Order: sequence, then C-alpha cells, then structure tokens
Amino acid sequence: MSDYETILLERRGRVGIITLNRPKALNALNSQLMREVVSVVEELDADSDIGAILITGSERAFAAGADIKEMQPKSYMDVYLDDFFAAWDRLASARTPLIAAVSGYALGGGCELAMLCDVLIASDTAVFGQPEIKLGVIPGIGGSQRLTRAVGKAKAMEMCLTGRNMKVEEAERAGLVSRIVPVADLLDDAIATATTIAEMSLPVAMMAKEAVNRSFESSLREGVLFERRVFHSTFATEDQKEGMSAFIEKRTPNFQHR
Ligand SMILES: CC(C)(O)CC(=O)SCCNC(=O)CCNC(=O)[C@H](O)C(C)(C)COP(=O)(O)OP(=O)(O)OC[C@H]1O[C@@H](n2cnc3c(N)ncnc32)[C@H](O)[C@@H]1OP(=O)(O)O
Repeated sequence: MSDYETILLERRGRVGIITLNRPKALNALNSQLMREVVSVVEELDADSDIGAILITGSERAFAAGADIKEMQPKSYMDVYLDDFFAAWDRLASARTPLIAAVSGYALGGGCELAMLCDVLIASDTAVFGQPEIKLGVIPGIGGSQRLTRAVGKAKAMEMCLTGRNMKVEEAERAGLVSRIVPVADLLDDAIATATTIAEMSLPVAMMAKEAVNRSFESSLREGVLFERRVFHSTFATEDQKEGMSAFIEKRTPNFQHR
C-alpha cells in the first residue's frame, strides 16, 4: 500500500485499486486529488502488468462532488486560463478498463467520475446526482453529456435542472449502474469483477472497450463496421488462438496478453 495525500493505491495481482481518501470532506474532488487520481490512472494504464483499474471511495461517499470550498473564490479568468477540470478528461483516454465501486454519495463531480469509468458497480446505499444548478453552475466534468447518454434526455434534463438525486434502484433501472450489491459486499464484489476482467487478454479487453465506446461517437453503420474490423484484428493476437484452443481442449485459457 503506498500513500498519496488524497488517495490510497494498492496493487492486487493485475488489479490497481485507487481509494479516494478525503473522508472529512466526503471525498470532495480538489485539485490535489484530481492530479493524484489522473497521474496514478495514467501510470497504471501504462503498466502491462495491470489489466483493470478500480476506483472507489468510502462507505459514506464515493465523492460528494468537486470541492466547493476550493471553487467558490475562483474567477472566470482563473477557471478559463487553467482549463479547470480538463485534466479529468485524460481518464477517458485510458485503454485499461476502469471500474467504479460506488457507495453513498456520488454527486456532481463524483457522479461524473463514476461515469468516466467503464463498469459502474454500486452498493444499495449509493445516491447519484448532478446538483450543480443549486450552486449556480452546471456540470463541468462531462455530466450533462455522459448522464444524458446513460439515462436519456428526460431524466438527465430533470436531474440537471432540479438538482434532484437518484437512489441506486432508479439509477440501475435507468441504465447508469451495471449492478447493485449489498454495501458490505461492494469492495469484494468489485475486486472480483476487476480481477475477472484483468485475467482476460489485455489487448482484447482494450479492443472490446474501444468498440463499445465507439457506439457513442458514430452511426450504427460506422460502429458495426468498426467493431467488425476490430474483431478481425483479434485474430492477430496469440490470445485468440489460446482462448479458442482452451475451449476446444476443455481447459482454462492461459492468456499471455499478446
Ligand atoms: C465538477 C462540477 C463542475 O460538476 C461541480 C461539482 O461537483 S459541484 C459539487 C456538487 N456537489 C454538491 O453540491 C454536494 C455538496 N454536499 C452536500 O450536499 C452534502 O455534504 C451531502 C448531502 C453530500 C452530505 O450531507 P451531510 O451528511 O449533512 O454532510 P455535511 O456536513 O454536509 O458534509 C460533511 C463535510 O464534508 C464537506 N463537504 C461535503 N461535500 C463537499 C464538497 N462538494 N466540497 C467541499 N466540501 C464538502 C462539508 O462541508 C462538511 O465539512 P465541514 O464543513 O463540516 O468541515
């Protein structure tokens, strides 16, 4: 376990686990935390011994949003010249699958961070929301875009305009959450899921992630063509031969991530 100022980092086999660690502020996302999360994700993403990256918070809060105390005095020039929050966009470039394990509050930037991940597992206590409007701002880490793609315009619009929070059951029904688990099981369950993903062929998992993400950025016809070409390219991997041979030989595949 190596400590940073605002996060904990643990490597468990092929899984990197990042725990947000500002408990007194409900893991509010300040600049330091943003720098640490982004740089650790980039470091893990560049490490071929890591096959999945898990981001989690505490039982009470995944993250209660961007740090309002840090933001309150900033001027337009401050946020414009710094391109405030742009660093979070770098998580969207990670090729390694990202898993969010969310318990308690995932509000504002917390909800946006969870939505930057590829798989979102939530505990039965999780609460999601984009309450920025109540602070006189709008989402700034992609919430208006990713929430709309996840839950549709009607629900996203209502949440962004009223600041209403959504309990986890509603979030799952709406398609924001992959799965709900009891709070006591959240971390174990999320680590098991991350481990399952990390044991797959890393290049093929990256290709699967790229293909699913392409569906957000292209027409159906272009997306299906992209998927087909990436599918063809899996036949250039050693792991395709290993995976299919293992099936035929009735054994567990031993992927070499090549
Ligand atoms: C990224 C963007 C652009 O999208 C913008 C944003 O993310 S804006 C922030 C959006 N989030 C919010 O508006 C939520 C703010 N927090 C709350 O509404 C409440 O804290 C709560 C409902 C999550 C929990 O309430 P409660 O249980 O009563 O706990 P509190 O006493 O309010 O909080 C404990 C402690 O944490 C501090 N805190 C909580 N959230 C934040 C935050 N986002 N930024 C900074 N600090 C936060 C809170 O101030 C308390 O600390 P003390 O003041 O007691 O030292």
